[in-house]
Amino acid sequence: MAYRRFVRSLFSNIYTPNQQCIRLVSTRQAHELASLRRVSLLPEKKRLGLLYPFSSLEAHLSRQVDKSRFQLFQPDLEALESAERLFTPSPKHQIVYSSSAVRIDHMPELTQPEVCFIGRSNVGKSSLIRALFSLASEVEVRVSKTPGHTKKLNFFTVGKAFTLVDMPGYGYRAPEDFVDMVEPYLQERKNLMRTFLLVDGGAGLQKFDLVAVEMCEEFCIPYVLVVTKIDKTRQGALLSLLLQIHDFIEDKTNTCFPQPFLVSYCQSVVIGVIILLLQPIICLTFPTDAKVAYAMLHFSSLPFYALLRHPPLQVLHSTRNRKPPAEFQTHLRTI
Ligand SMILES: Nc1nc2c(ncn2[C@@H]2O[C@H](COP(=O)(O)OP(=O)(O)OP(=O)(O)O)[C@@H](O)[C@H]2O)c(=O)[nH]1
Ligand SMILES: [Mg+2]
Repeated sequence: MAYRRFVRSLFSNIYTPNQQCIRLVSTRQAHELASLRRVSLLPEKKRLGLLYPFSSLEAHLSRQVDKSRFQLFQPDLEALESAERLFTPSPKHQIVYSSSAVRIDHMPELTQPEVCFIGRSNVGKSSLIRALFSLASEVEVRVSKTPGHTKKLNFFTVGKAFTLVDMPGYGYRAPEDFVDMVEPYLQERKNLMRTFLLVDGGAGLQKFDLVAVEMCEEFCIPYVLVVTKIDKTRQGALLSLLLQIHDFIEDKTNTCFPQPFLVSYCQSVVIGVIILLLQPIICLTFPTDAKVAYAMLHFSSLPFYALLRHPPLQVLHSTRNRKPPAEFQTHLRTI
């Protein structure tokens, strides 16, 4: 494909081995509001602000905008807590770093579903995974303010439920072999159930992101756009970015989930939103329509303005064109 050559030209020679040493900022510090229990103790206004930050965006919406396009989802604390349990380690549910790989034939052969995080270097992939592991403080996920820090695919197992994969970033200081590493993974990894494509809230969709979108589309991967660093982005700018992304998803994509997600590593909402987002991976692997409908409802119960035009099941058909291997279904029934 012509665009593949374009990708190679974008990614080649971006990183050279002689570059200066990357300073690690790897000290493990869980945010004080990482756990929902702590959040639930806050005064109501603060608690709601943390759990449902997107409701405040409404104030920035022009009167001319048709609000019927938006839906505000407010999952209750119970739903968020059940999601949080997935990321709470215990002797029977261990959350650990498992391995790293640079080539597809070095990657661990895992049967559990996999979720990966891709995006430009420095967009906040590792930070997001670190935030997800806030309650598993022994898991070290390295982040750095220097772009291009993550050089390999890093696999983290979350009990028997699924594996999270932190990817190297594309764009500035991307590893030289980025395409050879990431493209076969996205194309061939059979247990890859969902891909999160992170976009910097301050920068918006960049040309590299469009290439990544194109790759996901070509490989028919169900993916979700996640806007990061929202704490650094003015609310008005964020809202216009959301509207732009909403239109982009609708006009230019087929396998992208129609609602972008907003996250910041320093808000507990990361935990609520993303964990809840991961839960349907388990539900969705059940084959029956009823389960599928339930999963989509669950999927939709998220604390943000879902820029959603399609009814859930229609969304499902357009995004779920990948069936999990049969062995997952047996395994997942027991979770
Ligand atoms: N303010 C703010 N900074 C963030 C957020 N997420 C990440 N950062 C910062 O952005 C920088 C890059 O974060 P990483 O998580 O290492 O980014 P990455 O996408 O893994 O980068 P590569 O490994 O180079 O591809 C770090 O300095 C983080 O502290 C966020 O939500 N808000
Ligand atoms: Mg990283």
